[in-house]
Amino acid sequence: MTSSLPTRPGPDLAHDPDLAAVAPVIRALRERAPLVHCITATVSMEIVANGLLAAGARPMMTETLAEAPVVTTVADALAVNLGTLSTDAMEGIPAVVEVAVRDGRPWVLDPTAIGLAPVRTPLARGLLDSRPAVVRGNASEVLALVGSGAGGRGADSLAVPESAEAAAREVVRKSGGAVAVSGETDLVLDAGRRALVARGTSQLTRVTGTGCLLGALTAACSVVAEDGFEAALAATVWMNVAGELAAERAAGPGSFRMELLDALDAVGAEGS
Ligand SMILES: Nc1ncnc2c1ncn2[C@@H]1O[C@H](COP(=O)(O)OP(=O)(O)O)[C@@H](O)[C@H]1O
Ligand SMILES: Cc1ncsc1CCOP(=O)(O)O
Repeated sequence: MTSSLPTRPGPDLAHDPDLAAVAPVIRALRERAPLVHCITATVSMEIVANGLLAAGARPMMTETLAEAPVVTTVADALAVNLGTLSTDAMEGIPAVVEVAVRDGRPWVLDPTAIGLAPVRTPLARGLLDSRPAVVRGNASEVLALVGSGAGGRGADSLAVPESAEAAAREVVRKSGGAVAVSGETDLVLDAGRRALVARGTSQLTRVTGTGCLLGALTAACSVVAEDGFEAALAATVWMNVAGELAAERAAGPGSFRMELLDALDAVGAEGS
């Protein structure tokens, strides 16, 4: 993909220790530009698509039951977000996931706003059997996934990642993959590893869809990372460092949203 716009300088991959640890994944993603099929909330489609493009991946969205499984056959990874859950998506998601599993493509589950919602909650729990490479959610969502608590306040968490570690471990046991619990300090773990990422900015919670974008970026990273844990850690660090840079440059939530896209591009960009 070519761009005539200059990249504004951002943090160097070598000089920030958190970025340095995930630099190979960031570089490999930009080299590969993976195509990510995203089934995501209508409210977040735009930021997810533009965020993936800014990072160096390529997005593809579908909503239609009859088309979604076909699109998955040509994608490098699948991101499933239950955010606004259309009737088509409700029926189509299991079929789309089945195609990803059949074709050996990594897929990421983002169980947005599960808890009380009567369709998405059992759907998300059932999808753990299809072995997502990563489950990414906020703490309330991860707790609800294993039946602890009634979820958050809409799409927002009422809990902190630290309180969801036991639940995350249970999800790891059920899914066989990694789990990334987002919040002020993100928790990423799988059966053998655990990382805390105390980066980012609360401004990320003032713009809708940043969690959805993190899930989609995790799916993109999972194409080039060794495994789900590496992918989740790389995406989490990338997103949070970009958030910090955007917060330095923004005047409020509107410009933060715009700066976040520039910052996803700027993090570790060639020559920065
Ligand atoms: N208080 C905070 N301080 C720093 N970063 C945060 C904070 N809250 C959320 N984030 C970051 O914002 C992004 C979205 O996370 P979150 O808001 O928890 O997701 P969701 O939108 O699914 O609830 C993540 O990268 C997370 O690390
Ligand atoms: C507002 C809203 N309602 C249903 S999904 C959604 C977006 C949630 O996005 P995020 O949790 O990533 O901010």
